[in-house]
Amino acid sequence: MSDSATNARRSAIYLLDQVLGEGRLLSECLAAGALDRLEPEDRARAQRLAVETLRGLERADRLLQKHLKKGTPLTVHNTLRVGTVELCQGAAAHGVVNSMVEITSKNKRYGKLKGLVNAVLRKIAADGPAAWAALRAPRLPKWLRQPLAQAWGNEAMLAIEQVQFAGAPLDVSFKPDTDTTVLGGEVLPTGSVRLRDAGQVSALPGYASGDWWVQDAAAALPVQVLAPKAGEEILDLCAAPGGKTMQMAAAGAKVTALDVSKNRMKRVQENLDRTGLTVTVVVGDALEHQGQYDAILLDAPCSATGTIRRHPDLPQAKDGSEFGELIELQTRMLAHAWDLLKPGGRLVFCTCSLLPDEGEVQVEEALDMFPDMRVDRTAVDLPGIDPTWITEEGGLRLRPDYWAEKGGMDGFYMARLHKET
Ligand SMILES: C[S@@+](CC[C@H](N)C(=O)[O-])C[C@H]1O[C@@H](n2cnc3c(N)ncnc32)[C@H](O)[C@@H]1O
Repeated sequence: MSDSATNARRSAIYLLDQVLGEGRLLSECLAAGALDRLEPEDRARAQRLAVETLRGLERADRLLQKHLKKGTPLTVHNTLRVGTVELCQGAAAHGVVNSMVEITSKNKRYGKLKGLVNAVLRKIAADGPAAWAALRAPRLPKWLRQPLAQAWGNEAMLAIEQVQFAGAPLDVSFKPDTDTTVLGGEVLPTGSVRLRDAGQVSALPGYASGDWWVQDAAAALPVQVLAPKAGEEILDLCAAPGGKTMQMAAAGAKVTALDVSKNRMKRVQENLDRTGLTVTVVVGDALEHQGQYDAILLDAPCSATGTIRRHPDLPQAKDGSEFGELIELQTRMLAHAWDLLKPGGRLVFCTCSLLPDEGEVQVEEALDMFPDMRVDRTAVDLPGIDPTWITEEGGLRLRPDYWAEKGGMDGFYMARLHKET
């Protein structure tokens, strides 16, 4: 019988096979139950190994290239990749090598390659760690790097890749009037609390009592920009998993939280139950929703290219082919949301994207389209915001390399739009 570390490694390899072979996101694999058979500790370990391997993929492949012939089966390559990353991060060689050989030997099709796995990983154990440390931070694939470098410049691109390789600390948002010191951590200039090496989130103080929720510091800003007031009728048009819904409900607003995904909406309800907050939950298509609201948050579906430091699977699983459709959907959602906003009301449009087409350009085009729309540039001038992050049209552009020395932040764009009376 395999030990628990081997089970976790086998599952990590399976996740890589799915991401790199089938173009599936880790979140999709996890939602489909890919790790459900594992004990919680092994599940966390498998997920961590897969994420670390995806983050270091370019480095692992550089070390492996001289040992591998073209045509190495993907799952064997992935076995070597996970092993390489573990070895280069200091794991004990015998444990890693034995596990990977055992996993390969049990593979019905490729069991005969166990000798190759053994030989390559022994070489990596000997000289991999020193070589690893000398390699550059992995670059994004060309299809994504090129438009981002064009938008932000090559120097920024390198800084973004550095932060993405370093991975992300854990940020949380606290409910108002709760003790924000219970977790320790660093209070960021915009009010989020940042933890390093947080461990199991659900075991942290204040989690069970619903005093806080996990939310990247950048993702906490759109609601600050919207500035919800107690008693206002606010529509959260793309709500799941609900971080921004909870911020608005905690401010006392009457929130309608809508999302097209029934499954993701279950997570919103779980989050609301834990935090004791109340909103009206609607499962439905934003484009079909009707009503009139004082304020609207449109956190539109997007490429999520701002979240790669937390989701390194994204650039490996995707190829950008769906971006055009997403951009078109954002345009239609913004136009429909504008109809649902009362005259005198305000709407925050935001996306966790680094592509101007999903941010600055959307707002510029909407301003041309709607004569009663104007941007409120003072709304993004918040405590902790560097004035250079405010864009020409009056939105706020956040990039992963901002606060790099603290661990960066998600890439985000947001703008507050006012509807004239
Ligand atoms: C960026 S996420 C929202 C994150 C959320 N606001 C938060 O802070 O936790 C985008 C969401 O849009 C939802 N979505 C996609 N298409 C939609 C549509 N046509 N109508 C409503 N929701 C949609 C997705 O299910 C996804 O949950």
